[in-house]
Amino acid sequence: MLELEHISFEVAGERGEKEILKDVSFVLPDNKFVVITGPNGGGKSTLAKVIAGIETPNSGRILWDGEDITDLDITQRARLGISYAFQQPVRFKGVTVFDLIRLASGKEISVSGACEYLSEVGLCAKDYINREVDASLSGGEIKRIEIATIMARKTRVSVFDEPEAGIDLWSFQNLIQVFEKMHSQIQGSILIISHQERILNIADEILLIADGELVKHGSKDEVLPTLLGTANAADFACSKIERC
Ligand SMILES: Nc1ncnc2c1ncn2[C@@H]1O[C@H](COP(=O)(O)OP(=O)(O)OP(=O)(O)O)[C@@H](O)[C@H]1O
Repeated sequence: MLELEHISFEVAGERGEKEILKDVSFVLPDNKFVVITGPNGGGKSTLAKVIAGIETPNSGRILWDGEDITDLDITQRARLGISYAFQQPVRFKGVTVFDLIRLASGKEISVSGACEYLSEVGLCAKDYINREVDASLSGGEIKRIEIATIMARKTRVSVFDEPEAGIDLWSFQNLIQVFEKMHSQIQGSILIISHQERILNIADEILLIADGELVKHGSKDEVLPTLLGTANAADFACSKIERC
């Protein structure tokens, strides 16, 4: 179980300190599918980076099964079982897609085993397995490859920052199925940052972050109707939710 206690994060701005996260506390229970949503610039990615160990909070604690992991970096947290998929995935020149999936799985897997993960994310495996993870891959392709590596990792917490970004509409339904399958098959929690109603729809719980604050947290049935049915929801959602 992952717990965030009174997390605040500040950066130095032109007019003094800028508070990006303000006293955010919540519990991510085991085996839950949780979506963080909210307006642009609200602090969602920063929160995900704090969870992954890319950013260190100025105050507050992060607990992993009750143990304080606030000072652990991304590598140490990955070893504990926290995976993070970037909004803009990193490219690795000289490393093939197969290398990346094999490394992620943490064991010797066959090419056909690695190909299965690629097929899951809608890529024709034979076309990609030997390609380098470099700038020749499109934004959508690299995003799907990164999702495949997180699936191969099978960690206890998988954090995805806007996995739908750069994914075409045709593949989007497939992506939803990938997440539903991950949720049913892996013993772990999935934390997704998303503005997409169809991703919000498959969540167990939704967190609404706005202006650095956790404004709402509850089950999908509690939170989603209020997001979709109020003027506030329209304020934040229409820029990205597909039906708008
Ligand atoms: N290192 C930094 N220095 C200065 N400002 C930052 C830094 N990191 C984040 N910010 C600012 O903090 C705010 C929150 O950014 P963040 O990327 O967490 O928002 P977000 O909710 O993920 O937004 P989006 O939906 O647009 O992806 C933004 O105003 C951003 O410009």
